[in-house]
Amino acid sequence: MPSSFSLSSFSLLSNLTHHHYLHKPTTLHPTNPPHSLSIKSSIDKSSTTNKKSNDDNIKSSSWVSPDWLTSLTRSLTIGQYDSNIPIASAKLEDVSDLLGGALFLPLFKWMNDYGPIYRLAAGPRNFVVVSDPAIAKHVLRNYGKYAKGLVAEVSEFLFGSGFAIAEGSALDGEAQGCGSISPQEVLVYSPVINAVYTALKEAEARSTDLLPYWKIKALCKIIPRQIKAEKAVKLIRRNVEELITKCKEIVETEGERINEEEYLNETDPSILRFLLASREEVSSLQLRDDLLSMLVAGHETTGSVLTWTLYLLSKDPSSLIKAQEEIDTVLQGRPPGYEDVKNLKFLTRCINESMRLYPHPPVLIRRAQVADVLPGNYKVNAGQDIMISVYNIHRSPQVWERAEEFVPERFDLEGPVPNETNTDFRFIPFSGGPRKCVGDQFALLEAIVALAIFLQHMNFELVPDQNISMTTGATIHTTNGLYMKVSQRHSKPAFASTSSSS
Ligand code: HEM
Repeated sequence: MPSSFSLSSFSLLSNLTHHHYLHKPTTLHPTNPPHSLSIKSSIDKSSTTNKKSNDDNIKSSSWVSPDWLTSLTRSLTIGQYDSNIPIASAKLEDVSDLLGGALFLPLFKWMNDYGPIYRLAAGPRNFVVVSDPAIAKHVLRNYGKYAKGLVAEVSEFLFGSGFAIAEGSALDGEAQGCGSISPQEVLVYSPVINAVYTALKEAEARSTDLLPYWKIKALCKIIPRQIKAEKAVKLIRRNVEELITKCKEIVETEGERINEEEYLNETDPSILRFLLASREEVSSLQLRDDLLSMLVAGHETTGSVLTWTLYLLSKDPSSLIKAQEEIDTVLQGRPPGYEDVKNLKFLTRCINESMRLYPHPPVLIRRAQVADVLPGNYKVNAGQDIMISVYNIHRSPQVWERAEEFVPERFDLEGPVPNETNTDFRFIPFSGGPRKCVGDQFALLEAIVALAIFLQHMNFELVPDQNISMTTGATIHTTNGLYMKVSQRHSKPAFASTSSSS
């Protein structure tokens, strides 16, 4: 009988498979712009959709931005900010069904109302929300002028001094990112994942809290939400510490065989730091936090990508058949090897397109360190918090044709794998600039291999009548799970006659 399962479990599959098939990350194609894309930027004022003016009426209240707060922001900002950034009035109906925490959804609605840049009062803070590739490029590329800011503030309790949120030059003068995490169903299997999810939800909640009461340590000891978060972080840290202890044992027994010179020349700085720390006890806390950054940033992101890619394929049978036929042709029934990955072109495009529609995380956060003028002549003051809505950029009809549709072929199969450079920041699933994801190539390889193995061996269909809604915990995930009926598939003979119940 076909069995139901939740796709979030794919994070497990992705983590299991990469050990066997992946060797070294690489760029699979040269970089040229995809052929069929069009762009209109906010720099071109004639093409913007700033449909509402700053004088719009504000009618109802919201947890994100109550009327009085929006009004206050508006009055405080008169003369302080360049008036050509419209102020969004956040209304209760925009967010009332989203209290689970999918702030990126109303951000999309407000983009349609106010255009590719607007100001939003969120709790005591105000954000400039950016949905324009040219402005995103400016902010992300100018790391230094723009730092992590709020992200570092609200997730310090989890990441400690790990490089994912460290300001400055944690990775050899390179920068940082926020990485991600999420699921729900995997939680059943892993209390650690559950704890990470709790902690990331907490970080997200902190970013929209009206009062940052969690800065007062005594309050954290008595407020249930904080007690839960603290418990979660303790569990995560204990697990990472145990992992480090185990690794140290391995290094101590095997370490003698490692040629230090070779490692100094070839090894990633973070691994080097790990090896050095394990031998010299340099800083076990720093090590723990760095490792935690890597694990948190890399785990659930790929799992979420696989979840949404399978969801999209389940709703587009012709793309699914095309992907399975490609897998059969390229792999001829065997497991994928490194060389096969570059021939799985359509499958790769399905993943790219899935990351366009469901980017993880959907929003990137930065804080202006100095006053600046954004492309389009929008002035921002030092200290200004900025949200770059990747979700908005990826779904904007001003940026993409048939923006809301799943069209893997929009990225030329014979062209380069799309990235921020060859799309001029229209496609930024791994961010861009100095703090871009450090695991991007690895993550793509991991996703391709995991998906190829799954599609090679399994057929699946959506369980009908599900209410599939989105929420966030850094990545986009489903509120109530996403259920599929799966059945064994035999890659040969032909696809159509191969399905049988498992
Ligand atoms: C499909 C999977 C993944 C996605 C969508 C993703 C996405 C991202 C994004 C958007 C950022 C930048 C955030 C920002 O600019 O604020 C980031 C940063 C980061 N990612 Fe990933 N990531 C993925 C997989 C991975 C993996 C597998 C690893 C590690 C093995 C990883 C490690 C990191 C780290 C360490 C950072 C912080 C970099 C820094 O601060 O300089 N990511 N990721």
